[in-house]
Amino acid sequence: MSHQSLFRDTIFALSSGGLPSGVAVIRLSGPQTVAVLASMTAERIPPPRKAALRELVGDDGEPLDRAIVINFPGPASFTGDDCAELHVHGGKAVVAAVLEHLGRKDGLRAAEAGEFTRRAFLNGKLDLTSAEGLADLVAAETELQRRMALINAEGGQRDIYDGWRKRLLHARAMIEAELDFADEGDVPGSVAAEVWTDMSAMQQEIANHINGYHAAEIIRDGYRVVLLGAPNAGKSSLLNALARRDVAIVTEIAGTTRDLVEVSLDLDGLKVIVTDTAGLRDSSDTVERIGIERALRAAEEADLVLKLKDGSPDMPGFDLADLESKALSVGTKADIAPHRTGEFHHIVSVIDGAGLSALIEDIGRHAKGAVSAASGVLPSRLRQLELLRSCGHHLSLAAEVQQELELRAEELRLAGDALGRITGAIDVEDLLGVIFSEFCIGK
Ligand SMILES: Nc1nc2c(c(=O)[nH]1)N(C=O)[C@@H](CNc1ccc(C(=O)N[C@@H](CCC(=O)O)C(=O)O)cc1)CN2
Ligand SMILES: Nc1nc2c(ncn2[C@@H]2O[C@H](COP(=O)(O)OP(=O)(O)OP(=O)(O)O)[C@@H](O)[C@H]2O)c(=O)[nH]1
Repeated sequence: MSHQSLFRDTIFALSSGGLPSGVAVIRLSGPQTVAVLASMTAERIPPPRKAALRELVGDDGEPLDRAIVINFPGPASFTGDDCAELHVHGGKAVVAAVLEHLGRKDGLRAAEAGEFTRRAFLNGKLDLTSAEGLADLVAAETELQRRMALINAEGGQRDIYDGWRKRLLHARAMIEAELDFADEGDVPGSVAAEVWTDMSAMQQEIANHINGYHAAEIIRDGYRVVLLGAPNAGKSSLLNALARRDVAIVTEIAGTTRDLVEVSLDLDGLKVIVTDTAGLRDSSDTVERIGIERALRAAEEADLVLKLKDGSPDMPGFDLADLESKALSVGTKADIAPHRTGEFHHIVSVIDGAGLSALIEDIGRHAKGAVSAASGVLPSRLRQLELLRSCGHHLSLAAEVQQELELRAEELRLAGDALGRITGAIDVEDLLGVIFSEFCIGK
């Protein structure tokens, strides 16, 4: 082996998805990889990084499958350790037989969730934000999620945070120099003054970057739309029409929906979550009252509220004034209710489909509007946001402690450490369990 592995165990996992499938990819990483390949391929091991067809055999020489085999000797591999891939026929029994065979070998064990990527991180193959980007890329369901995740997986965030860290290091070096000059009674203050100009520019850049978090949250977790209205206003019917399937129960009985019912839509590449809620009314029923509280809380947290109303009189007793700035009024049951145009933003019927596509378009427009202000690389996780805030906080402290250069330098160091924690350049051992556990097995 041309390099030393940090890890004694050789790990393996099915890295492709559900079975059966046309082809299934089993990945291995660790010091035993080459020995395993030698024992399983009757013929010679394929040359590095070249796919080759090989018969795979068990210990008794019995064939397991005919497979495409790739050998990736470390360090030029995904994890940085010796790796291999077995592309076998994607049958359940085929995969089971190969995994069972691997599991019986000394020094081999099934990989934990995210363990390949964790090893890649610990071997310095990628930074923490790239690893998080990879997790998001594998989880991505919509076009915008895919784009954001790919940028981060390729080091978009890392480049920005490393850039800021370099500027902080430079600033500290300048301050050290100024302190040394001060000892000699000769203070070229103008040199260090440039530092503070740059630091305050950077503070602004970080503040702008932080402002993009909300947009990233919407892209990642979805734009939240909540349907509100009196019982029987037609909320569940509208939800089903938007989802194009029967998700929520629809009856003519007022008070049918008790809990929140969510559907996820893909509007133009953006994930939109629409939530059906319990109808708002004075109720003595405990379950219904809890449902109504949940409805109001969901509306408070929503990005957009659709207030539904059929032809019946106004719902009493609920002050929705606080929601007004993010609400659209929707007149429902247009086929039977004589709504006046001008009274509502939208008038719809789920019976004849009137107004539905205009409503969907408008929801899409609002969702796009919520993310369009943000562009470029965004902070995509709470973990990152908190460390960015900490960085900004120390920068502003550095600006405040006017005369005392040592204190200012110390605040700049703390600001840089916060950035280093985002990329994993420093002190993150305690975070790794949380970060990598959200990965799939085999990643
Ligand atoms: N079959 C297969 N497809 C795959 C992956 C994989 O591991 N196997 N990937 C897994 O995520 C993604 C591709 N990402 C990869 C990233 C790095 C390396 C790798 O071997 N890197 C080495 C050598 C680079 C080179 O020769 O250019 C290195 O970084 O040193 C492989 C795949 C998507 N498709
Ligand atoms: N004619 C007509 N009837 C509708 C329309 N939308 C809903 N309805 C009917 O109105 C009744 C109530 O509809 P739901 O969708 O269950 O109303 P809801 O607001 O979810 O009611 P709760 O769960 O009680 O809060 C049902 O009988 C539906 O068939 C519509 O566009 N046109």
